Amino acid sequence: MHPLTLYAVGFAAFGWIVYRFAQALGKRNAKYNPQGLPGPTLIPWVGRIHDLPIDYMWLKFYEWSQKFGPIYRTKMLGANFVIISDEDVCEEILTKKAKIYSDRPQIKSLFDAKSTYGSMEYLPLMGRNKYWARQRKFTHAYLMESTNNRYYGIMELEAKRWMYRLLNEPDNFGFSLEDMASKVMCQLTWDDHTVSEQLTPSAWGLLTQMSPAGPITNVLTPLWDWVPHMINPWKIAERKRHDDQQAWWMDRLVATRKRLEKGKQRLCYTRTYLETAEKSAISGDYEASSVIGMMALVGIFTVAGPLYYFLVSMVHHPEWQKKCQEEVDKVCGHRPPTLMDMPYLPVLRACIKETMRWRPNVPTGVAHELEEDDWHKGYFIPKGTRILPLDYAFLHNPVKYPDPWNFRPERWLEPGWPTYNPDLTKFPTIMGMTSFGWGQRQCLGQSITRDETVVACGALVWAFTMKRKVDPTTGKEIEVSTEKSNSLLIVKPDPFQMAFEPRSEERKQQIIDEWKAAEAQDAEERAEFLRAAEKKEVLA
Ligand code: HEM
Repeated sequence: MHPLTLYAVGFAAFGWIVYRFAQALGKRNAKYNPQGLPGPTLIPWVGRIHDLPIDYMWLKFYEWSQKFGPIYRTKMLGANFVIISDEDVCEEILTKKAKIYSDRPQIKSLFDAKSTYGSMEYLPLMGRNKYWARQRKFTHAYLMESTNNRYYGIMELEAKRWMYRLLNEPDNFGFSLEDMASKVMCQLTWDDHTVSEQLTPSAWGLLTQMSPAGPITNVLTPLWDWVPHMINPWKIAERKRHDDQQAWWMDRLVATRKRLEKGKQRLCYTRTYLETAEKSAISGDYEASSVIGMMALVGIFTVAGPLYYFLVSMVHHPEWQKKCQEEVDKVCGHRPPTLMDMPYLPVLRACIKETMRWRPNVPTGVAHELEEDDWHKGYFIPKGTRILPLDYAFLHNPVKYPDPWNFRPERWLEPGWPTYNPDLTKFPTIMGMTSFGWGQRQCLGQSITRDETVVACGALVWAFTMKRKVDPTTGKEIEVSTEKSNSLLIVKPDPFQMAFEPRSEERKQQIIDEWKAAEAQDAEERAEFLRAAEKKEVLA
């Protein structure tokens, strides 16, 4: 036989074997596949990964939703996915049946992300187990306590620091923006803003590790399982990242305890925990350092996303920027806004909410996992299916949001729009947005996000006119992209350039004065606390 014919026969035989194997696998798995739901054509077991891009994955999911409707199924390397792009369907499934739809899928490239084996580390990624239940309660109580106390003035302080930094180093705005969000969390958790530059990379490390666009092992999962641990580069790298992060969280707890023992620790989450540990359901220092560390971490890139996109929307919509400035000037005059001003700033709130609608920063939503077989309107959804609430689709629904692709803050302010609510002292509010997720797993950081974005964006429009930068060589304005971003689970725009122009010489001086006064007051309060502690020490 001619060698070419031999090759062809061999190739055909191999193809046939692969086909029969896949067919058998498909049949064996039939019971474990969603039934009746529409969706793209699937290759057995492999499913549909060949045309699902890692970058901007939500766009492909959205494209499929236009073809297959508000609820469809797909599969990726053996894992079943159901993608929901309609709020009502999501409500029916993830909220009304939250009891069985609130687990999380295991993230491949993190050890025990679900805490199945009791590692107790990452609350948002935990399965619906006892660690999740007690840590959710703990986190909710701590965040609520600070919301009720207006974050002890931390947000206003950090916003003033940020304005001062923008004045002095405008080109470094990306760093100072993230650092502001980081400092707020560091102050709340450890009363120590100086550790923000360690916290932010730590948050970035975890965010990258957990995202499909992170390590390749999150997509090509067999690489994680099949390469022996000793020589598995992904496991070795993750072990180091994990251990460093844990050690750092524990260092923070130990340092806080040392200060507390000397009576020199001001109020913060860690101090509250240490003082009430016996009454707490948290099992001990390891779990406490993790739940508190995680709280600090989760508050950085989540809030940074809307802040970045607020800059983008203000550059692209100077008319709305002007309206915000007029409103803030009228309400606050020569000082930046505080949380007390919130009811009187509907235009600012509308621009923030519209920013979050227009450029959602968790566009794919966070997956839930189904805990037992279920039927939804005649469709069978098997246990273990991952449900993706596609926020990008909810927020671009043309019925709820006419002209969905454009930035239209008036939809929150003017009668005639489906989203208008006349009580403008309360509405618009970002509370309850689909971006914060669903049912039992809904985000615990809604109030802190609402408050931080109002204080920070309010300070921005009070202090600066935000505009495109002019290229000194060409004399032309440098474009700010509205599209380019990374593709992590929590997205942010790709680095860009823009200008922050103080609104007047007088305002420039006010930015400086506001920060200097706030800094001096903070230093004095800290010194006074230490003096009082030392006095007590001498007396004791
Ligand atoms: C724009 C800002 C934010 C967005 C868009 C956002 C979005 C989300 C989403 C989509 C989830 C998952 C919901 C689900 O599974 O259905 C979530 C969970 C969570 N968020 Fe946020 N978040 C934001 C800010 C924050 C902040 C500032 C904090 C705390 C400081 C926070 C703390 C949490 C926690 C602890 C969970 C886990 C809840 C659980 O698994 O039970 N979030 N968030």
